[in-house]
This record gives sequence, C-alpha cells and structure tokens, in this order.
Amino acid sequence: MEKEGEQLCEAARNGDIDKVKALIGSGADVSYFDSDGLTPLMHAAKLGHANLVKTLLEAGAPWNALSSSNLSAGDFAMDSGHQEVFEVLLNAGIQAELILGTIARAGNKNSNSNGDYLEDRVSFSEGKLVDSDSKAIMMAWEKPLMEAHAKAICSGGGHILNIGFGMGLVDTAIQQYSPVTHTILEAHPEVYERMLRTGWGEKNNVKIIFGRWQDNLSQLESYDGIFFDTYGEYYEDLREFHQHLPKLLKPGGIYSYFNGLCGGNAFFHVVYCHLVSLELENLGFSMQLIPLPVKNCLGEEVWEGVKHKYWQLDTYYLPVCQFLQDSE
Ligand SMILES: C[S@@+](CC[C@H](N)C(=O)[O-])C[C@H]1O[C@@H](n2cnc3c(N)ncnc32)[C@H](O)[C@@H]1O
Repeated sequence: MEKEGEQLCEAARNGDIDKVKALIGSGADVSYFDSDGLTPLMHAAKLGHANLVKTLLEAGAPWNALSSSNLSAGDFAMDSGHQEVFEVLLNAGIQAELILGTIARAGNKNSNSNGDYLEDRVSFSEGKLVDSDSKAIMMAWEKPLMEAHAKAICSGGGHILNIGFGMGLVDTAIQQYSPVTHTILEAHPEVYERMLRTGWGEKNNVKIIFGRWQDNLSQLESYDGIFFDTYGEYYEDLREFHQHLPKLLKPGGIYSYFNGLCGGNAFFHVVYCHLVSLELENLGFSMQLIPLPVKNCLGEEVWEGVKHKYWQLDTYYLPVCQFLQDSE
C-alpha cells in the first residue's frame, strides 16, 4: 500500500494522469500522505495540474486534508498562483460543505451550541476577555476592525442592533455615530453585569436585552444597521441568524458580522466566505468583502496567555451586506 501511495504522489508531481488513473484503478490510496506529509492532491495542486486535481477529487481525494504545516491543497494552489486549480478546489470545498451542512442540520435540530459557555466563568483583563479555559472571547487587537464594522452599519444612521457585547468595542464605536436607538443583545450573565456596572444601562439611546438572540427574536424590531458577533457558536448558528435577517433589516439597511470563520487557514476561510456570500445572496442581500490588513497589529506577544490562536491570516475581509428588496 505504501509503495502505491508513494508512486501515486510521484505520478501526481509529474502530472502523469494515465499513471495516476492506473494506480487508482489498482487500489492505490488517494488520501495517502507521503514522507513529506503531502497527499497526491497537494502535489498536483502545488504544480498546477488542473485535470489531475479533478481526477483525484472524483476518485475521492479529500479536498480538506492538511499537511504537517497546516496547509491544504487549496493553500498550495493559492500560494503558487494556480488559478484554475484554486477554482476547482474551491468548488469542491463549497459543494462538500453544502452537502455536509445539510446532513448536519438534519441531525442537529434542537441542539444549543453555546450552553456550556454561557454557564462558565469569564474574566476581563487588560486587552482581552477569556473563558475559564483561557480561550479568547474577544481581544483588543480587533478594535480597528470593530470600528470599521461600526462605520459600515451606521452609515445610514437610524436604528442599530448589535448582537454580542463582549468588551463593548463595537458598541463604543457605534455610540460615536449617535444612532437614534442602539439595541444590544448579550447572553452571558457576567458580561451583562459588567455592562450595567460600566453605565451602558443609563445611556439614552441604548436598550439592552439580556439573553440569547435565539430566545429574544420576538423582542426585536427592524433596523437600519445590524452587527452579529457571538462566541461559542458555529457557522450553523450564523446561518440560522441569517434566516431571520430579511425581517430584521430594513430595505437599504446594512448588515455585517465578525468574519472569523476558519481564521486559522487561508483557503478554508475563502471557502467559508463564499458559502456565506452564496447564502446571503439567496436571501436577497448584496455582499461585499472589504479587505483590511491586520498583519501589523498581530505580533506573537498579542497571543500570550491565550489558548487558541483563532486568527492567523494577514487580511481580514469585512462583510458589508445590503438588503436589496423593496418594501411592499
Ligand atoms: C466576541 S464577543 C463580542 C465582541 C464585541 N463585538 C466587541 O466589540 O467587543 C461575543 C459576545 O457574544 C455573547 N454571546 C454568545 N452567544 C450569544 C447568544 N447566543 N446571544 C447573544 N449573545 C451571545 C458572548 O457572551 C460575548 O459577550
């Protein structure tokens, strides 16, 4: 098996599609990792062999396998500038995640993703808010990003909704635009208690709703700007929130969310940016991703004492979604 695996990797490197097909036909393992920790798909992607990439994917090669340095075939294609291979892998990733998502939703109907986190202790310190496991809930390096999100959702003034207070960075920035009303939904008891202690309950235009957004939809109205940034939730929760957006956002209103999906891998992040774009466009929103460089605000010292480095990319893509439908 090992011998065929090595031969498959070599044939993939050489772009020898006939040899690859013959080896697959005789049972070679398409998900084999060679002694460098690379799969045949990674080799083909790295060298830009688009047809070979398609053949390997059709034979069941995993699009999302990772090398020992945490790179996928798509990362290799991106890094080497092989556009056609990149697009083939991107489509494979989107298709696979759409199918897996549908299966997961069918089996997961009544689960509550962040029940444990909401019962857990959190602690605030200089520059960060962490859970009891030292995982960062929110960090000060995100301040310029939060300011950019606030600017986007407040561009039309009016009534603003923010879901997830955290360190209050985005809410502080929203206040600079003096919205008519500023509604904040926050589910964690200690975060909520700190909001009250620091005077958020006394601001004239602020309405705080304590609880999970899922349990408080009936208290919400419709808004000119909405921002969504929760913790301990997953893509599925974001997706579920998006199903409510057509009711929550006024025509012409702006919606944005913290775009941290798969922030540890550049190619997976691109796959998820596309998935969310597709889904929002299907719901009647236009979607733009504005690139913001973040490399310079992210030195190694930023992550000291934090368990999981949730962001490792040089660019942040700020989503700006506009509701295009006319009101009837
Ligand atoms: C990443 S922080 C938000 C950071 C915030 N954008 C800022 O600028 O500081 C996420 C917040 O969402 C809250 N949260 C988590 N799940 C929630 C839910 N289902 N409904 C409402 N708030 C939630 C968390 O308690 C936490 O305070």
